[in-house]
Amino acid sequence: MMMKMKNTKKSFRSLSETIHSLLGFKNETNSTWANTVCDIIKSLPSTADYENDYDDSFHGPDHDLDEVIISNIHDELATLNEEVSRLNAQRRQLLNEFLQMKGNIRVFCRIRPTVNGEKFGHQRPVVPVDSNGILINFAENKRKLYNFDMVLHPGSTQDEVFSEIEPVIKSALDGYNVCILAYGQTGTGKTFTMEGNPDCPGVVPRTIEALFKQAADSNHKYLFSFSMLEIYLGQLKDLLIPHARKTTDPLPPCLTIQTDPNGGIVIDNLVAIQVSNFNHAISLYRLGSQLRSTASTNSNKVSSRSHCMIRVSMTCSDATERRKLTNKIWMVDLGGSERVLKTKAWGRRFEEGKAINLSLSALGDVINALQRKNSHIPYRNSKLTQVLKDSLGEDSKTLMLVHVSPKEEDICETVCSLNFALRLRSIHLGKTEPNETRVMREEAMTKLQHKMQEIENNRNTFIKQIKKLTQKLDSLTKTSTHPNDKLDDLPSSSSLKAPQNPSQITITPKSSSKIPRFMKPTICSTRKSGTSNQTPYKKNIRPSRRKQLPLSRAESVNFPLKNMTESYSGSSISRASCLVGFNDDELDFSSVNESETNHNHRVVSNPTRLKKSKPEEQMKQGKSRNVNLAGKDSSFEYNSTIGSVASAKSFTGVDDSSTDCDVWCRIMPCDAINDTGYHNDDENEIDWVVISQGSIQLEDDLPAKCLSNDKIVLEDLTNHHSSQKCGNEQSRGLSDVLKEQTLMMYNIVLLGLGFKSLGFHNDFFQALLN
Ligand SMILES: Nc1ncnc2c1ncn2[C@@H]1O[C@H](COP(=O)(O)OP(=O)(O)OP(=O)(O)O)[C@@H](O)[C@H]1O
Repeated sequence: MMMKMKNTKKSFRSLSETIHSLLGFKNETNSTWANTVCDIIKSLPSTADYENDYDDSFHGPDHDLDEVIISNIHDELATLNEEVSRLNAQRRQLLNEFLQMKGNIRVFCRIRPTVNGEKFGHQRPVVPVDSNGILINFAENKRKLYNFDMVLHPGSTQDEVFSEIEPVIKSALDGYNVCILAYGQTGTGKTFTMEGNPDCPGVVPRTIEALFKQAADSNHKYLFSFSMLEIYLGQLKDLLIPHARKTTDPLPPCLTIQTDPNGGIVIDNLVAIQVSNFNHAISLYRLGSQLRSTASTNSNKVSSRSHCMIRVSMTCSDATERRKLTNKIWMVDLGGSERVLKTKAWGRRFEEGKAINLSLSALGDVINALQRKNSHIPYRNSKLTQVLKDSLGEDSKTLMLVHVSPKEEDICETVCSLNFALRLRSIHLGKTEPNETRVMREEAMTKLQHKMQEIENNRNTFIKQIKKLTQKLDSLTKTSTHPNDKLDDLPSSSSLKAPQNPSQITITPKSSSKIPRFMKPTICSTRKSGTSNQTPYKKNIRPSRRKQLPLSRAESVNFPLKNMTESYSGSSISRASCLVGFNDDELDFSSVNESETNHNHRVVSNPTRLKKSKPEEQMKQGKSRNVNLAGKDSSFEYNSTIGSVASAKSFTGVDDSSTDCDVWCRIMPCDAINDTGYHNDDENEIDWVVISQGSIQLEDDLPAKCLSNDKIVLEDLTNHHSSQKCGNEQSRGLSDVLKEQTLMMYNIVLLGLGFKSLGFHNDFFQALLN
């Protein structure tokens, strides 16, 4: 029947060619008739159209229907995505207006409740008046009212604090640099506000959670990285790598503050770990908190003796409307301001208090200069202001939480803190804001808030529809077409992709592991031929049978890195800059964004989980390993998540300028570490890391030698020498060398014979040697 239809259509189309043969067949079939009929036929749809129609009907109604549905879904998705992008832009604009009205710099004041049976004093010295005002009673008849964007009374909860902070998190996702500072006298609750406790989590965990949640709800894909440092006695210290405990321990690399060509601040050598979810980030935060400098003082049992700074950087390359491609949010728990005479601090505590006060005073000066719109802003007067340079002021959002004590005896410090905060607040509002202006501003802000809410609701509805349609499309096409998928094309995201199997780590072989080791190309030949790019493969991690390590702790391995290009390939770590992907089950390296380039070297470390877990579990999940590195002149021990790697100039006992530093290095399962964290050499089962010129090799039961290090590549050698034990590492190394030498000699002889057969004689070889 179909065939018949097709034939009918064909003969019908060919009628125009044969029509003239009918002329004279009947009286009315004259040339005018023939021309008219031809014209009618020509005006009909083309043959191709017919054939398409025919083909469609031939493939059956179901197929046809699916095609139509899929194409409709695609159209709908495109429209919805456009709509979401439009709403995003609108919301972003409104939020920006809202925050402009609120002030790019906002100041909240939080009054600490009385704790541990404290008394106020004679009269209540600090009284919250309303949501904006705080009254200070100096004496019977002497009072002063301070106004802030928000006053959080002593009974305020962490929820209330965070609800005020939430809008700036949206700004961070919109590409603005954000800075949240907790300021105040020592013991007034800064750490409580920022960190909180397990029952009442503070700003840091809530902000990180909100960042991940809001990023997931958006129709963009973000890459987050986490860093944590402290400024102790005027020096920057990375909190994600261990501090040296003994004088022989290698010093962590020096953190230096640089400005990139766009005026952004870059901290050289600061560990930046890519985090893919809240749990990753929070485990790093806990880890960093453990390394903070704290001490007991007269004012506070656990007093922070430094400024603790948490940085979450985010990159989103598919949202062109974002302010910056990469931006950051700083959360800073400032050291407590203190009157050294009052706290009776001496020695080290005195030095710490002095350093804190100096940098806080520098922060005050910067704020003053910003307020006065001075041409010179004294950022360089302290490390704190240098680090925050691009996150304070006009094009960023700053939130200061000033903390005050409820006690009468602290009234001087309270007034100092409030005056300091007022200076900050007046940057955006001017000294006094008339009441009517304030009311009008607040009304406008409420309207904006309603509009934003409306947009948010519409946006959420569209996003739900997109998700539904995507699922439908998936079931129809069996492929994922979620809008976020297109973001996997990002260079950075693709290189940070997680392996599927938790028990595997992505490592890159330097050459085929099937050929004997002595036949592998040497480092030099690899470099010369430029064949150092490797293809990734996976290595199963053998579950450990040893005793459990009591508590994992983070340390880093430092490898001196030679000067090298900033290019990055596969899983090699460029000295210039790199990030480490830190997932539950993987190790992955990636090049970092442009703003982080031009560094001498970077440090990479994968700190371990803090919670105790069975070693078998850890190994199964590929989570934890311990590394023991022994340098020529000294050794240090490393205990960290699988694949933790770091680069540093200061590797103990190794001359960084030498190309042949002699470093033996090995990785072993974490439970081979005894309670003191040191490696037990008698153990038979040891996983080794081989670091040879520019490469690391990861394998079971294989001794290792580190020669040089301009690139580090993880390499599997599971198939080789698996029966070797740690005791024969020297002899094995020797046999390798002998094999290589023999092969080389053999090649030279062959070459010589070849030359000879070509007619070159002794005089040629003599000339060559001369
Ligand atoms: N809002 C609050 N609710 C309950 N307890 C609080 C609150 N604020 C502070 N505290 C308690 O007060 C004590 C001191 O707080 P915290 O250590 O956070 O002060 P700090 O300002 O960080 O001090 P420092 O500058 O010396 O580090 C802690 O025991 C803390 O639990």
